[in-house]
Parts: sequence; structure tokens; C-alpha cells
Amino acid sequence: MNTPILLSARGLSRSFGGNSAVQDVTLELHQGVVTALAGPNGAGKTTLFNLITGHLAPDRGAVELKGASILGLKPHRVALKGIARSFQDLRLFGSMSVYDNVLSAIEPTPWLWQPGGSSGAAARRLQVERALDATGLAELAGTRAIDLSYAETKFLSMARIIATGAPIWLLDEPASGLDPASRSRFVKLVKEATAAGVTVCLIEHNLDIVTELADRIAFLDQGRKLAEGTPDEILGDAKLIAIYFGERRE
Ligand SMILES: Nc1ncnc2c1ncn2[C@@H]1O[C@H](COP(=O)(O)OP(=O)(O)OP(=O)(O)O)[C@@H](O)[C@H]1O
Repeated sequence: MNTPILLSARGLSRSFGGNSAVQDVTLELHQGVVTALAGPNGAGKTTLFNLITGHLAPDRGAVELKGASILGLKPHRVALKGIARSFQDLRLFGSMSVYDNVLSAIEPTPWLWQPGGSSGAAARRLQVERALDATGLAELAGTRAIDLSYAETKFLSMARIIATGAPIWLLDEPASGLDPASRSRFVKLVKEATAAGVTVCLIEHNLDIVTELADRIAFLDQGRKLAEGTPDEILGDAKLIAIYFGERRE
């Protein structure tokens, strides 16, 4: 990898009771690079995100952003440092409009990263409008989130991330359940962001999307990182593919 390491997680471990959800996992995210976390259900992918973003505390390990530890920071502090994330359950405000859902991600409260730190109301409106344009939601700005289609809610979740201007995106199954046309739009959106320098780590089960988007794949199984490499290396490894599909069919 030729670009600098932005985010580095080293030796992360976390157990729940006797269940080792994440065991000694090391992951480095390089600037502008798309890294996919792949692996069967229960492999530890979402837990790894939670350990990086401060939603869970690791039993062991380190997390550094540009060489400075962010371990122990609360999730909103991690977000303020420019690490935006999405959730499988999206966490939208159902009774609020599309516009307000996005605006709430960048209100001048200390819970999300503010590019420049001092953007005024007009600048925030512009950020919201740009994020809605980028995600194709501009015409739905006044619609309540609860009235959106499934695909539209997924793009609204992306719009909330885009509006923050955060340079690092951690996306948890952002394209799951999308129809082919929406999937293509999603792929284009991520490609545009990475072309502009955004660093992306995504959890994704759809191997077509992984192949299209990922520069690197980290493959997890039962809490351990079994392998990391290019999509060709990982998806061409018969043993890993057997683990992936074998476990998912159980
Ligand atoms: N808060 C929790 N309490 C107890 N066990 C948990 C908790 N969070 C995760 N686990 C367990 O940790 C393991 C890893 O779960 P995790 O959700 O990280 O896997 P995953 O790879 O993201 O799976 P999926 O692809 O199904 O989303 C699983 O065995 C899960 O049941």
C-alpha cells in the first residue's frame, strides 16, 4: 500500500462471557483505500467496528488514528475525530424528515465531526443539500424517514455520513437487500468518495460488491483474521471460500 495508514487497530480482542467475538485482530486502513471485512455470520466483523468506534471496549489491543491513540474515547468523540459509521439497523429518526435526519448529523453539537469546526447554519444547509444530491434524495427532502422505501433509507444513512465530511467511513452492510439498480448507485457513490480521498472499510456479504469496490479484503472467521489480501488473493482461496459459504449455509 502506497498511501499512509490513517487508522490502525492492533491486537484487538473482546469476549462476551466465554465467547471470543474478536481475537487478536490487527487491521490497518490506508488513505483512499477500500477495505472489505468479509467472513461468515458471527465472524466478529461488527464487533470489530464497535471496538474501533468506542461502542465497545476491547479486552486487549490498541486503536490509533494517524498514530495517536483513540482507545477509550466515547463514540461521539471518535466521530468528532472524523470516523463516521453506519449501522445495520440504520438508526434513523423515523418521524423526522429526510432533510432533518441529515441535518441532525451535522448540527453544531459535539457528537459528530465538523469539518472546519465553525461552519454556520448556511454552510450546514449546503452540506445537507450536497449529501442529498449525492444520494439522489433531494426530491424527498421533506419526506419522513418512516415513509421512505427500504433502498431510500439505506441512502439516507449514507447521506448522513457524507454530510459530516468525515474522511473515514466504516459501513456495516450498507448495500444489503438493495435491488441491482440501487446497488450500482451505491457502488458509484463509494467510488466517487474514494476518488476524493475518503478511506472506507465496509462489511459486506455480497461478493460482487466486494469485488467491485474493495482494494483489500480482510477475512474473519470465529473472531480471528484468517487472511488479508487483494480480492483476487482472498476470493481465489478455495479454503476461505469454503469457510465463507460452508458456515453461511449451516
Ligand atoms: N453485545 C454482545 N453480547 C454478547 N455476544 C455478542 C455481542 N455482540 C456480538 N456478540 C457475539 O460475538 C460474535 C461476533 O458477532 P458479530 O456481530 O461481531 O459478527 P459479524 O461477523 O458482524 O456477523 P454478521 O455477519 O452476522 O453481522 C457472535 O458470536 C455474536 O453472537
